[in-house]
Amino acid sequence: MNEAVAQKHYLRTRIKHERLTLTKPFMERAALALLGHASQATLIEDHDSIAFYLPTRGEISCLPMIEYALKLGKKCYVPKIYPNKKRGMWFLPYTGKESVKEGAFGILEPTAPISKAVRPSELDIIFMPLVAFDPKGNRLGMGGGYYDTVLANIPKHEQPKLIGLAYNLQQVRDIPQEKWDIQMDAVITPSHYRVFERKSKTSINPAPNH
Ligand SMILES: Nc1nc2c(c(=O)[nH]1)N(C=O)[C@@H](CNc1ccc(C(=O)N[C@@H](CCC(=O)O)C(=O)O)cc1)CN2
Ligand SMILES: Nc1ncnc2c1ncn2[C@@H]1O[C@H](COP(=O)(O)OP(=O)(O)OP(=O)(O)O)[C@@H](O)[C@H]1O
Repeated sequence: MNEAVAQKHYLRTRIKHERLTLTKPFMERAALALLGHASQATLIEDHDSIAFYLPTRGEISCLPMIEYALKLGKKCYVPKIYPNKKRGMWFLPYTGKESVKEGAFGILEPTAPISKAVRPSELDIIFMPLVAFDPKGNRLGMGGGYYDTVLANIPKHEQPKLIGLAYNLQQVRDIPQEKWDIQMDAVITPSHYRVFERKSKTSINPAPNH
């Protein structure tokens, strides 16, 4: 295991564990605080096609945000991962609790047919789950490489806005980066909406060196 991989593994284990110690009332207040920051920054109001996720394993919930987006008539999508071992996922419509059922890894996934999947480049904004983030906007996910893979396939000029959602305890000093890791545009925590300095998008799909 190289050093970056070992460090990521350590951070993932530590933070996933810490997140599971949060109480239900704390988690519910935190989810409402996210909605407050998102709406103050008009992140839902200003976009039409919006990707969310359905929380698992102590992740901060974006359900209040989804409910709000649905009320505003926004097109909402959540991930469904490819059933084979290949890294990859679709974003399928979420229209309410009755539109999903438990899928891979015990995560709720839409029951809509794959033909209803949105092209990722048509998404205006993606609210991303994460395990840890750092002050540069680097993201550490669950380790499947799903978001990195989807985003690597979107042309640079069509990249949706990428906003991570996290508890404050998920901020760490530094996340070691591997060449495919994507940087986020901003993170919302219960205490802040934090926009990161302009990233160099070339890091998503580095041009060949010749
Ligand atoms: N809520 C939510 N939905 C999501 C993601 C996410 O991070 N959060 N994903 C973002 O990519 C995808 C699912 N990715 C996942 C990747 C790994 C594990 C997981 O539990 N892994 C095991 C260890 C590996 C294994 O069992 O093979 C574990 O953590 O115990 C779960 C989901 C799509 N949907
Ligand atoms: N664009 C890519 N090209 C090649 N391999 C990739 C790419 N993206 C991810 N991977 C592979 O996926 C594995 C997991 O990546 P990483 O640890 O960055 O996942 P993650 O961002 O934490 O997970 P997720 O996005 O699913 O939440 C890596 O070890 C790597 O092998």
